[in-house]
Amino acid sequence: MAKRQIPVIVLAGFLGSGKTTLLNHLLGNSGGSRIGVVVNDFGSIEIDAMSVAGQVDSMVSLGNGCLCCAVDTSELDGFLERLARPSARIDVIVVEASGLAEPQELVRMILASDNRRIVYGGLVEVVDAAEFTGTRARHPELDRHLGIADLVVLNKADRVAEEERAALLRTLSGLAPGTPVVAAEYGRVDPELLFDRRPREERLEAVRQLSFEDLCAERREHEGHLHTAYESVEFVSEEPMHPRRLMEFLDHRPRGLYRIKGFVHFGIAGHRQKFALHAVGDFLRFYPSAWGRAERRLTQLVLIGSGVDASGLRDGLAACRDTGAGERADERAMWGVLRYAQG
Ligand SMILES: Nc1nc2c(ncn2[C@@H]2O[C@H](COP(=O)(O)OP(=O)(O)OP(=O)(O)O)[C@@H](O)[C@H]2O)c(=O)[nH]1
Repeated sequence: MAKRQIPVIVLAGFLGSGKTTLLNHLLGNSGGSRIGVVVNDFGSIEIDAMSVAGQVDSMVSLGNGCLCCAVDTSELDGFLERLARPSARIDVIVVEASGLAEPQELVRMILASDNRRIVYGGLVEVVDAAEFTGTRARHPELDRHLGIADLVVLNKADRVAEEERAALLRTLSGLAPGTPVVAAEYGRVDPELLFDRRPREERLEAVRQLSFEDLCAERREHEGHLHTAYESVEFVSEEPMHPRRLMEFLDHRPRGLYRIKGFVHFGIAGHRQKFALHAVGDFLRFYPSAWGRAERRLTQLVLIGSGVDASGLRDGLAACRDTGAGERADERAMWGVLRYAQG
């Protein structure tokens, strides 16, 4: 009897569009389906992996660098193999791409896998309703990503007015003809929409179209890949951060610094929770939650931007540490942070 194959779904979308949020929604609403996850962080600190850990049946993390540019696909193959082994009892695998990945490359890698237990299950492209128009103007290649998607999620629908949402839905439907486009808030889509999808043959054809030579040339040059224009800066501190200094840093972040994500530790009585920090374009939020029992109180941030001064950013953050020198941070210093806190 032929064994049922496990669909591998690629979850893509530009930096900060809401891929991890959508993935967490799926994990919390899978209706009993067991989901295996592959996460590909752009930076070497695995913020995405840390953001989904604890809720997932089985997860592997491919850190540091864009999976789409791996010349050697054996690492991904190895991970898929692990997740697809019968003892893992996984029903569906989701590969969360980095926000700068080329989904086409990922899809091709999955199609090229000779693992008989898996089958490509489609590409879900997440779009940030508030940022899409600006991002598309800077990166016209996003149109190409939408063109090969099997499901487009217009996320952050809460951040735009109704007319704008309708206009965006029309634009997306034009860019992804024949592909379902759904609006969502916080990635809350019906999991059935993803799990029961089968990629249409003509989209697979569009992905396969490039010849092997094209592919090699493309890889050598990285031409046109989103991530070539971006760099990531990592910052880790054991010392707590000074809230007022950090807010000053964030308020004056350079324009090219599009994305910040990670966790902040403030050493102020009453505010020693773990503050997840997310910046996407002009958007900035802190999300306080409890630290895990064995978790170290650390500040760990990844900053991703284009044309940014990496060492300047690192120095700027280092100067935000509360080392005991200068003005002491007290309760009032938290006010600026709390203005941006949610949940
Ligand atoms: N207002 C609003 N915020 C959202 C929504 N979905 C996600 N966010 C927020 O957007 C930020 C980025 O979300 P993530 O899920 O981390 O985005 P991502 O695509 O995984 O980010 P990268 O992996 O860096 O590309 C977080 O602060 C989320 O809470 C939404 O529908 N509405």
